[in-house]
Amino acid sequence: MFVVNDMPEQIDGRIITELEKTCVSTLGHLRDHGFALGLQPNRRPLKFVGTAVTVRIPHLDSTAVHMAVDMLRPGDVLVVDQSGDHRRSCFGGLVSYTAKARGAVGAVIDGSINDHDETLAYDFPVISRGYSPLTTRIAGIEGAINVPVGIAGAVVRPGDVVFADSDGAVFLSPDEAVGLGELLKSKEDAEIPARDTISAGGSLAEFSGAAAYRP
Ligand SMILES: O=C([O-])CC(=O)C(=O)O
Ligand SMILES: [Mg+2]
Repeated sequence: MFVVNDMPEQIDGRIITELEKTCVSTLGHLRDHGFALGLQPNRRPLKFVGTAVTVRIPHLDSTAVHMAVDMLRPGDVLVVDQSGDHRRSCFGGLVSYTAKARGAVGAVIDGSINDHDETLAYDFPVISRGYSPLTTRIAGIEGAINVPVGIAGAVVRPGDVVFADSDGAVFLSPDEAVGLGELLKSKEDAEIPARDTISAGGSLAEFSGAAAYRP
C-alpha cells in the first residue's frame, strides 16, 4: 500500500538563517536526542538547513522515493527511512539530480547511496550510511511519504527542521528551533576570547569548568 500525505509547511526563513551560522556539534554539547548517529556526509565542508520531507520504504522498493523527489520544493530536505536495510542504495545520480533541480537543499538517507562520482559532480549534499552498488528497485510494493520515520535513532516528522553540517545531522521540531541559532551562536562566540587566553598560556579546563573536578 502507498501513502502520500500532503507536503508539510516549510520552516521559517529566520530559523534557517540563524542555524546556518552555527555548528551542529554545538547543539551536541547541549542535548542527546535527535541526532542521526552513524551517518556520514558525502563531502566536506557541508552545511544545509531545511524542511524534512519524509519517506519510508521497504528494503528494496524505492517507488516512494521517486514519487517524493518529484514533489520536493526549494528549501526541502529528502529524509529516507529504509526500514532498517542499510546495505541497499535508494539514492544515486538521477535521484540527486532531480532533488537538486527541484531546489532541495540536501538529503539524509538511512541507507546507502550510489553513483558516487556523479552525485559529487552535481554538488548535492547527502548524509548517509555510505556507498553501495546494490540498489533498490521500482517494485511497487509499498511506501509512505510524509509520515513519521526513524532515522539512525532519531524520530523525524514531516516539517521538522533538518540541521546538517560536516559532522552530521540533527532533527528538531520547528518549535524547538525558534531562537536556537542565537543560543548556539552565543556559545560559539564565547570560545573566541578563550582562544586568546589559551594562546597566552591560560587553561582549557578553567574555561570549560573541568578544573572544578580536579582532585
Ligand atoms: O534510481 C535509483 O534508485 C538510484 C540511482 O541509481 C539513481 O538515482 O541514479
Ligand atoms: Mg543511477
